[in-house]
Amino acid sequence: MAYLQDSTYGKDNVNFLKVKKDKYNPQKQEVLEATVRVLLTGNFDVSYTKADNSPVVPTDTVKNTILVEARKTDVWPIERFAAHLAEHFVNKYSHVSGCNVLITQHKWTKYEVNGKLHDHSFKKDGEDVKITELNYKQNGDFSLSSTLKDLTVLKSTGSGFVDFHQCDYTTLKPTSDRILSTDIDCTWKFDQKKIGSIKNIYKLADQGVFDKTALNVLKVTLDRFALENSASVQATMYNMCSDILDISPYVENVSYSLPNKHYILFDLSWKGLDNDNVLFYPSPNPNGLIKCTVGRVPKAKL
Ligand SMILES: O=c1[nH]c(=O)c2[nH]c(=O)[nH]c2[nH]1
Repeated sequence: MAYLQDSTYGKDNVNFLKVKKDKYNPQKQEVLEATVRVLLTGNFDVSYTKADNSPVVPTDTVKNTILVEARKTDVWPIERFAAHLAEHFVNKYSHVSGCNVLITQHKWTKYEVNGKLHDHSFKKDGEDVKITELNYKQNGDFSLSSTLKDLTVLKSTGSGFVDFHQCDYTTLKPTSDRILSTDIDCTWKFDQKKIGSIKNIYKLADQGVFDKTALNVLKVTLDRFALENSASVQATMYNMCSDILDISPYVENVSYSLPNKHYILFDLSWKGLDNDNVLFYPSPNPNGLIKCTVGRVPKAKL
């Protein structure tokens, strides 16, 4: 006999763009373009097992809610809007016991005209996105993490890979000067104990904690990538995590997942030419994939 082990449902890919007008100069604006997913858990078993739709809040209603609430409430930063949506669904429907909210913020950056940032014109200056994911339960438990994703970086020197394990399957030559390139995918998990209740997410949003943490992650990632003479993707990503933890008190742990996008030195010796580390060919497949999560060493009890 079969039984329902697990289930969740909701709406994915709900897109909106919200404009924020300056109180004193409505021509001066900010925009937030987002893609939202909301998944509900709760007392919905009969909809799967008995074809009984009576408890089902239609996914169309979920979509409407996301858009209506985006109009009615502050959506900056996305961690605040995630908390608002999660509370809404869990508080409004007594049979909803949990809500998972995933919001992706797309990049729009103001640009300069006549030496000054224009009030309401933006350019897409990269494919990188900021993502937040909140899991909220009726009993008040939550987990909150945010992500910087799809920021592609490359350095043309200042990276090597030597002294690695050798065996009869090894062909890779050690190098102290190579191209290093990756698509940054970094997730920082907030410490629920430090945040306290979900209500404090609004307070921390007002204090700028979420924006500041995202800026810390971006700055550390770009600075470390540029400034460190990288011994390996592993060593550099660990140092990035450690720097982020040092300056981000509300963060419990940091994870990176980084493809090593290989650029192979082209052997020109057969043509009687030296290469001098200037001519590489991109070799997108296969790629290395290196992941780690770095947390804080627990403080010793006295
Ligand atoms: O930084 C690196 N880490 C590896 O684990 C690895 N493996 C490899 O072939 N090249 C690299 N580079």
